[in-house]
Amino acid sequence: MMPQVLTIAGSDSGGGAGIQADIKTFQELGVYSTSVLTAVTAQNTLGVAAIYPMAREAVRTQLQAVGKDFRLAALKTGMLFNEEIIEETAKWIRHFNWRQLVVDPVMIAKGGANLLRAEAGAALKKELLPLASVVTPNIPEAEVLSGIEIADPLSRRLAAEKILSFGSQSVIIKGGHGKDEETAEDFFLHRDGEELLFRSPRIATVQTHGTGCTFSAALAAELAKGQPLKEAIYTAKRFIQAALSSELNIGAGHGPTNHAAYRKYGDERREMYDVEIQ
Ligand SMILES: Nc1ncnc2c1ncn2[C@@H]1O[C@H](COP(=O)(O)OP(=O)(O)O)[C@@H](O)[C@H]1O
Ligand SMILES: Cc1ncc(COP(=O)(O)O)c(N)n1
Repeated sequence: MMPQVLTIAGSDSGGGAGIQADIKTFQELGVYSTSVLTAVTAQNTLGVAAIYPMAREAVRTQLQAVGKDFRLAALKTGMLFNEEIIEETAKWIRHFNWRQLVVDPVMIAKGGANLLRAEAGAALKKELLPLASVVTPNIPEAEVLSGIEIADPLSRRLAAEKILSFGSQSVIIKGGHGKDEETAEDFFLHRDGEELLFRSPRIATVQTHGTGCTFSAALAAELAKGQPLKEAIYTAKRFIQAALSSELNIGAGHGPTNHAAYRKYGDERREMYDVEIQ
């Protein structure tokens, strides 16, 4: 049977991030996608025009509907927006005993819009991170969660340790916002002390809308297929590398990545998408 996965996230009318990125990624990687909508955004590649959060009850009944019928092998969260949506999400993840949770702590869209209310950060740490197999902040999100400014590998490690103290099994601080012009480097730290770097050549493109959503969805898909965490991260990094490498040139701003590229070109461009693990 096809592994079943769930994304709990916001809708991006522009189709490059959020629920839409997640479902495309799940489909490409061969898992069955269910989805719980937390908010509707009016958004395109230029920015977010409006946000309409779902009522608590709407989130609850979607989670119940999924939980009563599907057997989830993994799940991810994206944009959760406010405290009540976070509380409801955590409650039903515990209720259904869902495992292999990837938490992408989405906070700010590329254009600057707030996708998580500032006061909801505490609920994210308290309610959701203790349930997570892995949490995947980008550098600004890792700084907010940890309260540590990330300037070099040492401060990045300290920030990762601080984030682990909130209870997740592991953390990946993604390097898309890093200063290195040559490489995009993702730092992984597990509670058991294992630490790894996943490094790939940095692609010079502005078409980066939804990279984080796509990465965390690929990670959840691979976990659902039974891949160990390290292999799942490796594939997710290759998936986003492929998606960034073959530009779609859609929209006038930060365009979407190409979710079809990994499946289409994965084998013939194996070297191009290769990711170094250190
Ligand atoms: N220009 C780029 N070239 C190669 N990889 C990138 C680039 N930008 C982001 N990535 C990768 O995409 C994933 C998402 O990273 P990041 O952009 O930091 O997250 P977010 O979209 O949440 O801000 C990471 O695996 C990161 O290394
Ligand atoms: C609905 C929604 N969710 C998440 C993001 C973040 O996107 P990114 O992956 O580029 O950080 C977004 N722009 N819109």
